[in-house]
Amino acid sequence: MTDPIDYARYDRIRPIRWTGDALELLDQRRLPFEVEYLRCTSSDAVAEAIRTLAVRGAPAIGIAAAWGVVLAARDCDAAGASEASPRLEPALQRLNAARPTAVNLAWALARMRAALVRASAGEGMDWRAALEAEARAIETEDLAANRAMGVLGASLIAPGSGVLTHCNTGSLATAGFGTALGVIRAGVASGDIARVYAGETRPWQQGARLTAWELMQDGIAATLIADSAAAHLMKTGVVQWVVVGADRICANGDTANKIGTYQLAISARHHGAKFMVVAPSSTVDMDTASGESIEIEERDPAELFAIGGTRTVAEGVAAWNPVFDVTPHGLIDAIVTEKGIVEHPQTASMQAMFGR
Ligand SMILES: CSC[C@@H](O)[C@@H](O)C(=O)COP(=O)(O)O
Repeated sequence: MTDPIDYARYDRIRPIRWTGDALELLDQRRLPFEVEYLRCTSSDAVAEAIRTLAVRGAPAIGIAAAWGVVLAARDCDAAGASEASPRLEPALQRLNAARPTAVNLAWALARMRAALVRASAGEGMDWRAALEAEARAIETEDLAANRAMGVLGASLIAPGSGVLTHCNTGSLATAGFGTALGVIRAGVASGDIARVYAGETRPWQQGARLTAWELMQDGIAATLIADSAAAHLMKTGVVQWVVVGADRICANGDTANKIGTYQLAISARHHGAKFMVVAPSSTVDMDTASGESIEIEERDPAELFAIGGTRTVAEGVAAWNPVFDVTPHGLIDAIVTEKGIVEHPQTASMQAMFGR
């Protein structure tokens, strides 16, 4: 398969920077009007950045947590890896507890634990260097996965198609290039995608504040819609694919993603549009049988009470703020990972691709 993409174009946005002694995170709470990096020098500062959405998006929080372990290692007084392991565990637990839904967080921490185990087996190995190498590998592999998925996902999209995406799945949410947004970038580069629509993604506005900004940087023409305009848009026939990311994909293909994804899948099916989930295999959780068992994060209802810091809701109003939902596998036409495409996912086809 030829790869027509000039990736350097998309390297301008770097959400995560390791400086050698600190982790710098492009503070997504301040975008699009302020491009400021938050400097974290401890694992607890990284956990707090994840909890407060300074860094967000499933792959990005996994990568940030891995670098958080590197910072914890610097503060850990231990002669070797086996001594360090129990001492680092509380910091790993605090990183893991920062957000519950995206499996990439636990996945990245499991990789860091495994790197420590390998270092303890290797005579005289510098365990801190081993952790740093693992964090770097997690980041590098994510970028490579995104580029592979971009080309794979775009191959499903017929020339002249319109796509609708949700939340932010671009460079900001990953090591670079993006998952669903990577497919859109690849599909625009190949000339197959003719129209791009982005939902604003209430209440945190990842679509309006982040995706629209990323696409502007790329020079990709996109149209922002209110989330509540999606069904009406699909009815007009301009959307052939809804393309979204994922926070956790279960063994049967059920997929947790940003709140509002499920209603897009229902609407796509009703209007004859296809529905594509794009995520690295680090988002696939074959240990969770179905979406019933996914913990859905609920955030402070205050996120619903204000827009841009200005209160818009009367005092005393109650609100419910789940920030993810689960799309049942029956509504998904394709799951795209760097390992390949699973069409019409169900347990058998997921097992064939991901094992177990
Ligand atoms: C490549 S990012 C995929 C998902 O993590 C994304 O769609 C999403 O739901 C992000 O939620 P967020 O709450 O902004 O971290």
